[in-house]
Amino acid sequence: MRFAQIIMGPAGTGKSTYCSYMEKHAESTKRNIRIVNLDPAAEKFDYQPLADIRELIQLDDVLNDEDIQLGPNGGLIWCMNYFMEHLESWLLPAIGEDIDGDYILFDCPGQIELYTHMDLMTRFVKTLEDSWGFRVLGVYTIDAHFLTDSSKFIAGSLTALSTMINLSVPHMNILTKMDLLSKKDRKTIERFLEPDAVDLIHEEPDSPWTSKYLGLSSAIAKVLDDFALVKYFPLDVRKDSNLENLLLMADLVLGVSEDADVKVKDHESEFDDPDEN
Ligand SMILES: Nc1nc2c(ncn2[C@@H]2O[C@H](COP(=O)(O)OP(=O)(O)OP(=O)(O)O)[C@@H](O)[C@H]2O)c(=O)[nH]1
Ligand SMILES: [Mg+2]
Repeated sequence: MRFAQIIMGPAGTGKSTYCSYMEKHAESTKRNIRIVNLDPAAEKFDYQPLADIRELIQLDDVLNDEDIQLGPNGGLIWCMNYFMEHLESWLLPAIGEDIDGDYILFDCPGQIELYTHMDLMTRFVKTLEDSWGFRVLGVYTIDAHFLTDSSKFIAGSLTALSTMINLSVPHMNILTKMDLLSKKDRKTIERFLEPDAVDLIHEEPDSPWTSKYLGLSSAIAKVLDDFALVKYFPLDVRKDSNLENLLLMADLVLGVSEDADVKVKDHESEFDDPDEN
């Protein structure tokens, strides 16, 4: 059995940073976790990839091709389709076959349409699971700055939920850049970690907009509550204990070690002191 995390999320939310800190953390704990860059537009990242999609196709190749005639977003989708056509011929040889216990993070591009409604990533995950013997976890990153009020929380959560449903594999949402938040903002965010969305909607300050759409917002919030699946794991990449807890949760979901002794600290103690390491 092999294991994979598919690292998805909007542009600039910290996908590649997560991968590089995870690589370092794994090294320091003598775990073998490798990273595959799947972003054909990546300029730089801070890890040593096991495979790099740019060796197969680069966004610039497509943008400079007079026959293709696409802009950056269409060009990226073109690259990802090209990648899908070369899974067996390029990716599989690059990552190797039948490596038991192997653990790979796939660092994906930040184009949200790849996850929310296109079937490209779904097909990729299916190949990993059905043909290559992987167990797959979807990891969705959201910038913690984005989650500081209820409407943003609802918007971010709907995208996370849509990604989760589209991919149909076990899923974790990670709140990135926790180290950049003030102590006060950390406290604010705690109420969003295991949220009651309907309550949150009713706490919104009154405005003509919120009262006009209260019914609609409450119905959407109820969908989130009913699914009860949109939860967030706050991540401060500077803290090894935080990375360790995240990895333990991922291990548990993936069944990496069925008897893993998971000790996850509660969020409060972990985020009380921003300078503690
Ligand atoms: N302080 C801090 N900065 C972060 C963190 N994660 C990401 N950043 C910064 O945010 C910027 C974007 O991070 P990336 O890791 O490149 O984000 P990405 O999601 O891979 O971006 P795209 O691949 O372009 O979609 C970089 O300047 C990072 O240094 C974090 O946890 N803390
Ligand atoms: Mg990136």
